[in-house]
Amino acid sequence: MSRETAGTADDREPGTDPLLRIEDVRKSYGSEEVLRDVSMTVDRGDVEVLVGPSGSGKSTLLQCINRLTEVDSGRIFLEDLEITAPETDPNEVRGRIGMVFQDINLFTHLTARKNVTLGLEKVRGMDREEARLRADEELDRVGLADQADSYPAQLSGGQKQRVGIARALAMDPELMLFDEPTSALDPELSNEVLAVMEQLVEEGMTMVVVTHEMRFARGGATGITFLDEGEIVERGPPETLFENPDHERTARFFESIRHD
Ligand SMILES: Nc1ncnc2c1ncn2[C@@H]1O[C@H](COP(=O)(O)OP(=O)(O)OP(=O)(O)O)[C@@H](O)[C@H]1O
Repeated sequence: MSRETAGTADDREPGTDPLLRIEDVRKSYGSEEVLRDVSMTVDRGDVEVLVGPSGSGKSTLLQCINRLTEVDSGRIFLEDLEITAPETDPNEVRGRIGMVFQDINLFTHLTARKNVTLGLEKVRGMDREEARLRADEELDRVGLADQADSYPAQLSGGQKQRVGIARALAMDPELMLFDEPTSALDPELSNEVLAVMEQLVEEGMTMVVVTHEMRFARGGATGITFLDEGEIVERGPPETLFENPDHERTARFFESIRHD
């Protein structure tokens, strides 16, 4: 997929249609500084891929965006909602931002459809029938219309992850966060999850994605951010970061993963 099909970002000046703004975020666990002054803006329709060595702070940054972790300082905004403000309800944040994790945390005693309707009924207060219709639409969107009545144990890892994506999409999020959604899957099953993510890119979904799948990053991303030791070392279009990075650290990182 070319960047042209990845949304309208190329036609706009960067920063003209910001959806997510991260300002000077710092986070430590004990004496370990995990995020050091991280600032970035993601425009509507953009697909930002976060890469970096293990422990560089990628997951922590996603967790701060979704208020699963509190920042020590700095601010994060989704449009005009200050995510990091103490008075902001984390449930409002999670209602507007969908998240897909590496661990596929479906309820094992519920069917695929029920896993999707649960949030719609409990959080959105939808009635059963409306939630069911909505869930079936989203399961269809991820190619699982025929598995709505299956239980997680009857599904492959890739199918379970797609139910997780359908569950997040059902809440009609403005932003989707993906934290290594394919790293627990075999290559074949990864591909079916990546295909769904690529379809979301084409639909214009704004996404922040932590992934080791450089094929997705090259094809789907509008921007790549390279984090190392909690700092943004470099950020730019995929072709620049992959082929002609400004920083030696970035070049070394991409070189190292080429030999994985
Ligand atoms: N809840 C926590 N308590 C203590 N330390 C944590 C916690 N979460 C993360 N860390 C530490 O913060 C650092 C950054 O972790 P993080 O998971 O954000 O990195 P990452 O770039 O996503 O790594 P990976 O690619 O291995 O998932 C690591 O040293 C990790 O051990």
